[in-house]
Amino acid sequence: MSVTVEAVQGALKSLIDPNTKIDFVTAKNVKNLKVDSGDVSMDVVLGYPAKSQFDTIRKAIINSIRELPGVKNVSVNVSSQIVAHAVQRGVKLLPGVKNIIAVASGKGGVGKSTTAVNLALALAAEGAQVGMLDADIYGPSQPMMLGITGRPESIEENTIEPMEGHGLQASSIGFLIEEDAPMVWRGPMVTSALEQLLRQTRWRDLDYLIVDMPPGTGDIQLTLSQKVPVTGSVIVTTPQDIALLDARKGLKMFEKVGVPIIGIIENMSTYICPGCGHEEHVFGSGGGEKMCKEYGVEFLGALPLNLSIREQADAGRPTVIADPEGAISAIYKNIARQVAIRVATLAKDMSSKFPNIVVQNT
Ligand SMILES: Nc1ncnc2c1ncn2[C@@H]1O[C@H](COP(=O)(O)OP(=O)(O)OP(=O)(O)O)[C@@H](O)[C@H]1O
Repeated sequence: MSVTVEAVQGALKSLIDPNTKIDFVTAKNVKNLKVDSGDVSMDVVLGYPAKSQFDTIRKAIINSIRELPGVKNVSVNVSSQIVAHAVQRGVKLLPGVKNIIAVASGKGGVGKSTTAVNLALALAAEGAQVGMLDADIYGPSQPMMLGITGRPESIEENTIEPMEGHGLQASSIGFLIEEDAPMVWRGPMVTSALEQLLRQTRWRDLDYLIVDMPPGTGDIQLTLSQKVPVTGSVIVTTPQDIALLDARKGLKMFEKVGVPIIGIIENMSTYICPGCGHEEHVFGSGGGEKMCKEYGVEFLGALPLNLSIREQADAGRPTVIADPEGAISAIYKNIARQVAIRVATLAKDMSSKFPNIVVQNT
């Protein structure tokens, strides 16, 4: 007796993707399934980047199909395809950018920029095309952390080319405003300068554009979160930040403008003694998780306060690049995977599927 398509689908249905926690059939990952006198072949297309896991997933599928009676050869090709997801009503997607993820914080200095760059690099390490827009007016630090120097090129009038660092495309508010420009002047011009930077950078085929937002929840941040086509937001906090309610303001801001909150990251959560390795919850433990439960949002993970995170970022080689196999990189990569998986479950962008309707008065 040779195997049937239904039998293969049945086996795939009982195989749970450890990342999404749903089976590959329900997740609509299986394409081109062919069953021909005992030979089975298929493509498995994941909605999130997972280059490091392709082989494990492929083997798990092959092993489960091989157990079916009548199966001879099994060929499984695993890949990722990231699609564009819906953004706020009335805001248009950017050309060359599928998904924008805003990384925000309730106040400055919580490690938002450092977390954003490591997340971007972790997504890129898994095979995604990733860009970084440095919108942090108070201290544009992405060029430094990505080891980028110089000015962007302008090949076409009114546009700039993204600069490149560690495989990321990057553009920074630092290219537009002088470092010593007074804050009063920065405030009013900032949203228009940022929009310009976002729209006039010629992003090339990005799966994700990470926006390192200005810290805080004032007018600039609110206007930005209304005008930038954001797929979802990630909020970086510290335990003190949670205690001071700053992080909660960040949550409310995105809720107000209809941007889904992907989750919260607690930074500088614990201190690990470099001498003995003892981990200390200097500012108390569990605050981030508790807040997430209270507000019904995802707790994405916690990073320790660690000297190497700062040193590596300052040296232009953030942790995910400087120590890709280390324990801290594993935390960033795990968080990045969760972000990508959450994005993959959000509503898809359908605007490109509809024709433009023009009403003519004849
Ligand atoms: N987990 C960490 N352990 C140790 N140092 C960290 C950690 N995260 C960030 N830092 C350091 O803390 C400082 C502030 O971080 P960062 O610039 O990323 O914060 P930010 O929230 O973006 O600040 P701002 O919004 O004011 O620009 C930097 O020197 C950075 O290297």
